Amino acid sequence: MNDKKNNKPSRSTGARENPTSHAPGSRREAGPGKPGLEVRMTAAKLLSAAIDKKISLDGMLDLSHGNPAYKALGDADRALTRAILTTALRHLTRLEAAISSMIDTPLPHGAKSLHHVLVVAAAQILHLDVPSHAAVDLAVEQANRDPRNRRFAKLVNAVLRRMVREKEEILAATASVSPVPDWFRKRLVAAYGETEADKIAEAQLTPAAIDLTVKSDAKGWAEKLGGKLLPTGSIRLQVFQGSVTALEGFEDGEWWVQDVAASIPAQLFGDLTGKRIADLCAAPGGKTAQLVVAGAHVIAVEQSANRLARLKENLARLGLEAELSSGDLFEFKPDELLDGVLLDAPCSSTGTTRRHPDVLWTKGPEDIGKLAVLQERMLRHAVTLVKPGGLIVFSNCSLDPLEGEKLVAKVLADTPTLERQPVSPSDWPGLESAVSDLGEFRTTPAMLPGDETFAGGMDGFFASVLRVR
Ligand SMILES: C[S@@+](CC[C@H](N)C(=O)[O-])C[C@H]1O[C@@H](n2cnc3c(N)ncnc32)[C@H](O)[C@@H]1O
Repeated sequence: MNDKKNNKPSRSTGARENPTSHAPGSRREAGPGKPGLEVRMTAAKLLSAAIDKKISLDGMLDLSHGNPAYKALGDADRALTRAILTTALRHLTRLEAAISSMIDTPLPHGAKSLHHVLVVAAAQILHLDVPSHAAVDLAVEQANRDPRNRRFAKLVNAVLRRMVREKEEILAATASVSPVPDWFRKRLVAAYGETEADKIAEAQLTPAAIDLTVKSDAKGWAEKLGGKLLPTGSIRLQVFQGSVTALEGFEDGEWWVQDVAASIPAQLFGDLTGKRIADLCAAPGGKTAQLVVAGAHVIAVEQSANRLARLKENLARLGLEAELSSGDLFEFKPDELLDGVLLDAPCSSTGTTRRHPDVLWTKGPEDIGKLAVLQERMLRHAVTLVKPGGLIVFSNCSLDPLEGEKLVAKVLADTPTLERQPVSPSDWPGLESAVSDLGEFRTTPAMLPGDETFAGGMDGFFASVLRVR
């Protein structure tokens, strides 16, 4: 168990999430045809791939290149599979604590598939708006069908039925377990202190709100869409069922989806009218779009051909133009030095766990170290591309100082041609606490409180503005 102190669960912790307005197989008894079994089997299989093989959920759930069993499901079944998986991963430490508290003898070492069957069922029983009896019956059926697990079918039945009966007590009893893995909590505590670390960990239990960045007239669009205008000029939507692509303004390219924290780095350049800016890690292009709208001539550099194609589509929908440069940023050499570079570097993404709860299970401390080395090389290369007086904005969506504050401090320490241009907290009313003493942005999912109508929180992001002397 992963006990932590003095931390109450957020109001969302025990909330039931409605995975889909229609969840086939979840509404009926598991009869002879076993409706819904395919969904649970796929969920257990993909959970195993994420936890045991460290395969990213986004990749597996991709409709073009993703997992074949997942792709073969119908729309509603895919939605339910996704909901089960994200819920299981988000609440994993507490689900595991709940399961082990109900088993006298620990499961045999190596009984991984049984573990995944139990976690998939527990996620439904404790957190999803699907009938619990179907979750139990289908888990028992899964155990019975697997020769490795058949002898545990009775145990599965007993544990899960008890979980249904004692749901509220179990939720209360496991609320003191940290919702993040030990390795990550240790790093959070080292960086933010115990109290803040636990607030951040707790915040990752709440699915992220949908934020939009608009081309213009943020106030007008907030009113039209019934959204809330945030301190950055982003619009936060109320929780809704359905697709954002059906909302007013999408087809006309008036806005794009971008977490409020992700909208900050591109704004840190100040006036960009007529400036030549390279966006070195550009796809899918949320920040490229911001830079273009701000009046810059943007060169969008991206090494992944698929992701560059997505960026192109996104810009086309928005009616925006940028120069596209396909390839490795280390090979990118502009004809003349640039006015600025945005380096939104690839990172561990630990600030995005509200939308990507697999990150904490597919990545580990060793990834953070490796990514920090790559980011440092990228930043040093960026310095060579910018003219004296020009700016580099270095950003990423990691919560780890090794990929943010420490990295920038290290590069500044041995690059005399580079200086920090501090951000002034007074320029960011409502987000003052996100600006550090050194004038760097450090947002966390525990920031930006919500209210009755709008969810709170924002992605964890780091952003620093550097001037080339
Ligand atoms: C964090 S994402 C960028 C998100 C983007 N800035 C946005 O706001 O939409 C990082 C991107 O960097 C790209 N990338 C990684 N290494 C690269 C390299 N060496 N050269 C160019 N692009 C790279 C990845 O393919 C990925 O699309």
